[in-house]
Amino acid sequence: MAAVLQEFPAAQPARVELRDVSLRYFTPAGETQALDRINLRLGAGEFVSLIGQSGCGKSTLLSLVAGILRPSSGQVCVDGAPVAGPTPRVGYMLQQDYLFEWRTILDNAVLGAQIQGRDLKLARERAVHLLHKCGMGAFLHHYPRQLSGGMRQRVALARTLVTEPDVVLLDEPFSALDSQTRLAIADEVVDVLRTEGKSVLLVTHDIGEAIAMTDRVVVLSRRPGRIKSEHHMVFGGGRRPTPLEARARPEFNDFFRTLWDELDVHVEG
Ligand SMILES: Nc1ncnc2c1ncn2[C@@H]1O[C@H](COP(=O)(O)OP(=O)(O)OP(=O)(O)O)[C@@H](O)[C@H]1O
Repeated sequence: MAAVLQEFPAAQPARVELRDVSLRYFTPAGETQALDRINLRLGAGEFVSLIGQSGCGKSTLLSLVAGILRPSSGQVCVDGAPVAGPTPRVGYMLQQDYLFEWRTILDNAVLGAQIQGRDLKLARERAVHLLHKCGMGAFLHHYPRQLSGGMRQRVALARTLVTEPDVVLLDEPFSALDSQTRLAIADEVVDVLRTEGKSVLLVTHDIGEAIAMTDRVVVLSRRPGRIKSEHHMVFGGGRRPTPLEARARPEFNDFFRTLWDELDVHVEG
C-alpha cells in the first residue's frame, strides 16, 4: 500500500483550471445538481483521469471544459482565460467515432480543421503525418466501413489532433472496443498524445485504464459530483512505464485496491 497517496508536486502553471465550479441542469421534470464546487487543475503536458460512479458528473465536467456547457457558478479557465464557448484549444474525443462513411479516412481526419476554416493544404499535410503516427498510413484512401473499431478510433484521434488543441478531452474513448484492442490502443494513444505534448483529461469507468494511462486519478463522489480524492500514479524506476508495462508493475495492484475502496462500489439487487 506504500506510495499510493503522494504529496502533490510543486504546482505547474494550469492549462485548465476549474474554480468552485457547480452545475445544475434544469428540465421540466425538475432540477439536478450534477457537480458541486469542483476545484481542479490540469498542468501543461499532464494526464489526469476522472473516475466515479455512473451519473456523478464526469461527462458534465468535460462538457464544461469543452465550452459546451457553462457553469451555474464558479469559473472554468483554459490558459488563464475563462471558457466562453467551444475553442480550438480544446479537442474532444468520444466513445463513438462519428466518422462520415462517405468520406475517405484522410477526408474524415481533416474535417474538424475544415469546419474551423483552416488552411486545407496544411491540414491535409498534418493529417497525413498524424495518420501515419497512429498506424493508419496505409489506409488514407480507405472508407470507414473498411476499418475495425480500433482503427476507426485511431482516425478519430488523428482528426482531434489535426486542429492542434493544447488540451484533449477523452470521454470513454475505448469503451466500445474489445479488451485486447483496448490495451493495444491505449499504448498507442498515450504515445501519440505524449509526443505531441498534449494535456489530457480522461473519463473512464475502467480503474486499470486510469492507472495505466494517466499521471493523476481524481475520484468523484456520487451525485452531486464533488472531488473525493486525488491520487498520483507514481511508478518507481525512472521513465514512466507505458500503459501495458504499468499493468505488470507491483504498484499497479496497490493503486487498484486504493481506488476500488475509494469508489465504494455496491452492486444493487
Ligand atoms: N442534459 C441533461 N439534462 C438533465 N440532466 C442531465 C443532463 N445531462 C446529464 N444529466 C444528469 O446529470 C448527472 C450527471 O450526468 P453525467 O452524464 O455528467 O454523469 P457521468 O458521471 O458522466 O455518468 P456515466 O458514467 O453514466 O456516463 C446525471 O444524473 C444525469 O442524469
